Amino acid sequence: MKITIIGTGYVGLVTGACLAELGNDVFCLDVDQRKIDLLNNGGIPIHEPGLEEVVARNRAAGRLRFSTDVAASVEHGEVQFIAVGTPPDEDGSADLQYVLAAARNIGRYMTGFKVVVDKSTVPVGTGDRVRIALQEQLQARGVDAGFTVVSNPEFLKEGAAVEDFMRPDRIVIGHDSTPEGLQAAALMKRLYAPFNRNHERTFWMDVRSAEFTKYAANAMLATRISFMNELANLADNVGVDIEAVRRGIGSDPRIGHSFLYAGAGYGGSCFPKDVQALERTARQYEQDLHILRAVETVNDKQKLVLGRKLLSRFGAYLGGKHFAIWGLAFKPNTDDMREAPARVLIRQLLDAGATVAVYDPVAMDEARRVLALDLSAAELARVRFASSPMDTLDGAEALVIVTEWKAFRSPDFGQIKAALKHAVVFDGRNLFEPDVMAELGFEYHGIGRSVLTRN
Ligand SMILES: NC(=O)c1ccc[n+]([C@@H]2O[C@H](COP(=O)([O-])OP(=O)(O)OC[C@H]3O[C@@H](n4cnc5c(N)ncnc54)[C@H](O)[C@@H]3O)[C@@H](O)[C@H]2O)c1
Ligand SMILES: O=c1ccn([C@@H]2O[C@H](COP(=O)(O)OP(=O)(O)O[C@H]3O[C@H](CO)[C@@H](O)[C@H](O)[C@H]3O)[C@@H](O)[C@H]2O)c(=O)[nH]1
Repeated sequence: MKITIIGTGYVGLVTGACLAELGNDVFCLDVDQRKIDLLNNGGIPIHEPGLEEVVARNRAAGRLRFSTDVAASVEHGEVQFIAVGTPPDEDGSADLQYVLAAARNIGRYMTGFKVVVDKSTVPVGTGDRVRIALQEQLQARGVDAGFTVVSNPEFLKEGAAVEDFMRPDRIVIGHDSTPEGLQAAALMKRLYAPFNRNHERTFWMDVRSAEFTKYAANAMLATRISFMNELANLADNVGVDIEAVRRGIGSDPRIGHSFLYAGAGYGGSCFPKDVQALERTARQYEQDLHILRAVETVNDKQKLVLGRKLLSRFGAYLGGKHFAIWGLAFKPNTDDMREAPARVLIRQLLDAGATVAVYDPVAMDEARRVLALDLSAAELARVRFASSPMDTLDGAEALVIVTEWKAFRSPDFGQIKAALKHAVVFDGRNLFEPDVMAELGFEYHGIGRSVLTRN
């Protein structure tokens, strides 16, 4: 099938590469010339396990192309996926300017029937707005070409994007029941057949319900995390181990084990913005989503918890004190630092007068970029970008872990102890067991695990 993907970011690039892997002829469009040049030179703009190989293989086979040529991209695909960003607007609602620009571009150049698939995360009603934006262009050109708008939200996770796309636990498709809508549904069925031959994982619905399903999923997952984070903070006060509680409740199949990990707060490009956007949608209908408002507030506070623990241990003024930070990306296996809790922690420590040495297995370049935006030159001068986890430790008052990279799970504790000024570990992801850390002679501060120390 001839497919065009508009927007070659996390979702667009993964969708394009994976659909090409199944034999489709894929044209990826982006407005970012540098990104397209990089891809055409064999580079990959993001860190995503397994992606480089899939892209290289399919480029070499001639099934995957990258370009900034809008006219050629519209001409190419009978299916046009819109996978551009939908960042938060100033009021928290989803900014649809890129989605609507993509729709207008299709209307500006199309000559025959197109299935326009919205893969970006967009508020209920966006399908109608895409249809109108596209229709206006066709009318202005006096062209009578058929099209239909389908909603096919994406549920992949960063760091596991290729795996999630190739083995989806669900495929949600929203379409209307016009002849064009039914024709599009048949096409989508064919496109996704390799993922689930009997379509047992495909959920068919109307466009608005599909749009809403995406927000409902992210809102539910974010709610679980904030719920556990709030309980973890109480656990700290009452001397309870939240990890034991997590295992205890997760074994109930009605609750399940996933997304119950207390930590440094959720980050990334999706949960923070999607929770906000859903709240904003509700407000447009004069409805208050009380639970989601609390989810957001709890998360904003949770990002401060690690820093607060440090301040309460070492004092409100940290001038002359140095700290080691492991993990900068918002989660492991990605270099994405959008809404990363590490950014909040670094700001807190610098505001209190400290210096920091930071390390992340893949996000160092991205950290240099975003911290240069977050911090003044004088503040940035108090951040040292280390070359390895151990390189952060010399003379530090404590080690602070913010992201649960696998490489941090079994470190050489003897070396850590020898390099640190004090044997103190703040573990924002509960990687270690408090009693083991105590036996090793560390003062250990987890999230919701009470303080255990033999020092
Ligand atoms: N990142 C994720 O894990 C994830 C997962 C599921 C859904 N989503 C949703 O998918 C959408 C895309 O997210 P992302 O993380 O891939 O974004 P991204 O910022 O990584 O990529 C978006 C790309 O679109 C390009 N673009 C913008 N306007 C364009 C236009 N008119 N024509 C062509 N290209 C254009 C940008 O240059 C950029 O490369 C968002 O709505 C997001 O909420 C993201
Ligand atoms: O038990 C948990 C699970 C996750 N997190 C944090 O939650 C954030 C989001 O993690 P994750 O969901 O794994 O990553 P994303 O790539 O943001 O993926 C989410 O957002 C995507 C974009 O909408 C959706 O497609 C995915 O289904 C959804 O999981 C990260 O900061 C994690 O550290 C926790 O704190 N505790």
